[in-house]
Amino acid sequence: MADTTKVDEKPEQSAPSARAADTDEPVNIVVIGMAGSGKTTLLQRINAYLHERKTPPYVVNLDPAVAKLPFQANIDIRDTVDYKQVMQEYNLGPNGGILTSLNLFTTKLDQVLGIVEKRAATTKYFLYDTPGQIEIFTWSASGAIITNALAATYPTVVVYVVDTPRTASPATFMSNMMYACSILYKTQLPFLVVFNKTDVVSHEFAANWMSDFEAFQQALMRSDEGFMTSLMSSMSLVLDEFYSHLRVVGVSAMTGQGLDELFDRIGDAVREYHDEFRPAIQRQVERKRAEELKLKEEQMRRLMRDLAVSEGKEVKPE
Ligand SMILES: Nc1nc2c(ncn2[C@@H]2O[C@H](COP(=O)(O)OP(=O)(O)OP(=O)(O)O)[C@@H](O)[C@H]2O)c(=O)[nH]1
Repeated sequence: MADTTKVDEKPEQSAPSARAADTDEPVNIVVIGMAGSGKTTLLQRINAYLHERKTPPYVVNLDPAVAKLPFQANIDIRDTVDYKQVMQEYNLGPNGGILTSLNLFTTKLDQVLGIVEKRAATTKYFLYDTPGQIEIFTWSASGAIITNALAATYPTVVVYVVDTPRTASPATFMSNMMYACSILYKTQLPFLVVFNKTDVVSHEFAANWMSDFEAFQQALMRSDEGFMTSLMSSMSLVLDEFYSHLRVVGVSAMTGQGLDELFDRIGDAVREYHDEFRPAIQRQVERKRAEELKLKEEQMRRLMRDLAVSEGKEVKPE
């Protein structure tokens, strides 16, 4: 296995520019999506877009199994853990190997946070690419530890990438939205649904289905999904409420179309983080701190009591 004691940081490719003046804090953008939805291509596009605007981002690759990255990540999980060796060493399959590699990397998260902190004065955007096996990141303890730790330090936005051409049928659209819904409630962070590959199929149909319940019902009837139709019809009622909490944007990672709007929506999500999410996160952190303090006081009280007993002093029963 590669050296797992220290997280490698690649040298800067270009001098970092001053951070944009409109906000003081950097923004963490965590890119999540099904395999092949275009996460890595979108990150590459965002990377180029930000470089053009003289605000080069800091890129962290959290996918240990990615064969080739089209850009240089500043921190790459593959420099810390060798996914294939992990599979061999622990006798795991591919998914187990990715999960264990992510767990091993998470033990070094304090180093990543330290680097982010150090870079925060000169970098506006920190981008995180995640494994295509989406559930490994969204439903694992390490995925939660990473997103919670990021959100406790700086504004953090989840960008959920959807493969628009593959979502054009009501059934696949519905299952993708169910997934988005579960990730939103799991991460409890500002959430952006990015319909990618709009150069192939426009995302208008999806935006329409999300804003007009009747339009989705009609598409469902036309699609003739058999017994699934009534199940999906009921589920779409539940999702209607969920859609009202979502920001939606259509992009093409291939052509760069929609990137300005993507950053407008990220700006909205950051404002939402400040207004709603940060106060809740701070309350959670304070609650945890108070619990830890209480536990320490309790342990100290017991220690003092044990000392008194060993010195032969009289102690009252608890
Ligand atoms: N036409 C078109 N193709 C795209 C777009 N974005 C990505 N692709 C293609 O979709 C395929 C998958 O893209 P990736 O960026 O590797 O997707 P990913 O989500 O990172 O994939 P995993 O690493 O397997 O999770 C590649 O062939 C890309 O060229 C887009 O906006 N338009």
